[in-house]
Amino acid sequence: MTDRKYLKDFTILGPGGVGGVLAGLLAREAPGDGGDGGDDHRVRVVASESTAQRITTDGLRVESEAFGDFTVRPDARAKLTERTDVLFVAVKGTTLDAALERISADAVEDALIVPLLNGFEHVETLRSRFPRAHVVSASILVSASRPAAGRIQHTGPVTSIEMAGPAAVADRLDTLAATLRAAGVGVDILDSEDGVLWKKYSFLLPAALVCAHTRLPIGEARVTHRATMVDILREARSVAAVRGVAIDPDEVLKVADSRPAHVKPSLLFDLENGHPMEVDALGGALLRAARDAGIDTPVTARIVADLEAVNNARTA
Ligand SMILES: NC(=O)C1=CN([C@@H]2O[C@H](COP(=O)(O)OP(=O)(O)OC[C@H]3O[C@@H](n4cnc5c(N)ncnc54)[C@H](OP(=O)(O)O)[C@@H]3O)[C@@H](O)[C@H]2O)C=CC1
Ligand SMILES: CC(C)(CO)C(=O)C(=O)O
Repeated sequence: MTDRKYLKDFTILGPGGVGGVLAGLLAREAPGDGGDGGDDHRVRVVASESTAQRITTDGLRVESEAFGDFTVRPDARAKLTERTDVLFVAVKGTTLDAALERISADAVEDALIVPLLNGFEHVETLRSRFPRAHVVSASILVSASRPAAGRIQHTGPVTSIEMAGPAAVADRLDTLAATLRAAGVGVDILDSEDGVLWKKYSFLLPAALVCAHTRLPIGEARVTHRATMVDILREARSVAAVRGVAIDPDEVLKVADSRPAHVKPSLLFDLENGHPMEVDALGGALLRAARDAGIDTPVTARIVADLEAVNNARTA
């Protein structure tokens, strides 16, 4: 088996808001803007045919308040068939299954897979699909969007990742963290995989559902619809408890209160821009886990139904 302790080859599936910032920062540190490897690391993106073509022709442009504006030229392609050391998965939950068709199981044999999606069900999806890879749990705090293929806007000062994985890949996670930090990304490695996922999810679920439902940014939603956010948070806490994850609502509300007032969760951003919303990966996932545990989640269920109706009306 290849020694992947020294990680050299990075692939980002989905160079959109999140994946584009990450690919841009990593490629900026690589020789030839990510294209040629050498003694250092190599960065490639896997995207739809048209996006891969666009990035090949024009490069990947990142416009960032924190890192400045820059263009990199990572290898861009529509399929991954050669082996990689790390695969970041940065597509939306709505397109995960289709996007994974682009990744050959042999290419990620013994690789680290780091999914950056919001939600939690995708970790199991990836583990069943790629049993010979090491899928870790991760979450990213960033605010980014993709106004056009290959053009990424990054707002605000923060880009940080929390990760946790099995002991067998602890060294590799440390090596990955060092590479990411060198590229400008904050990294914390935590002890618990569920802890990483639910720390982000317990904040994001109430914030995203309430902001999208009311069409308000977080600053207004957390004041005018605080009771609904707290109801959803309590429902999420009950489900998390069954999985052995403790959520402290006061701590989560502190996180929600600390986010800049203008922040719009990507669910609201997608609603406003006519894109499919990740309602199922966020709210639907809680309803499924609650049903399995025999827990009532009426407030989440009502808001998920309303938002799914919007999603369905768009695709009808
Ligand atoms: N945006 C944010 O600030 C944050 C988002 N997140 C989470 O990160 C995840 C990604 O979100 P975000 O970056 O906003 O999403 P975007 O829509 O900006 O980017 C998704 C990318 O996936 C690509 N894609 C879609 N379908 C396929 C496919 N079939 N094959 C290959 N590539 C595909 C898109 O390609 P194309 O360019 O061709 O359309 C796009 O580049 C979500 O789960 C989100 O909740 C987490 C924290 C913050
Ligand atoms: C709220 C935000 C922007 C924080 O990173 C986020 O994670 C999302 O909307 O997906």
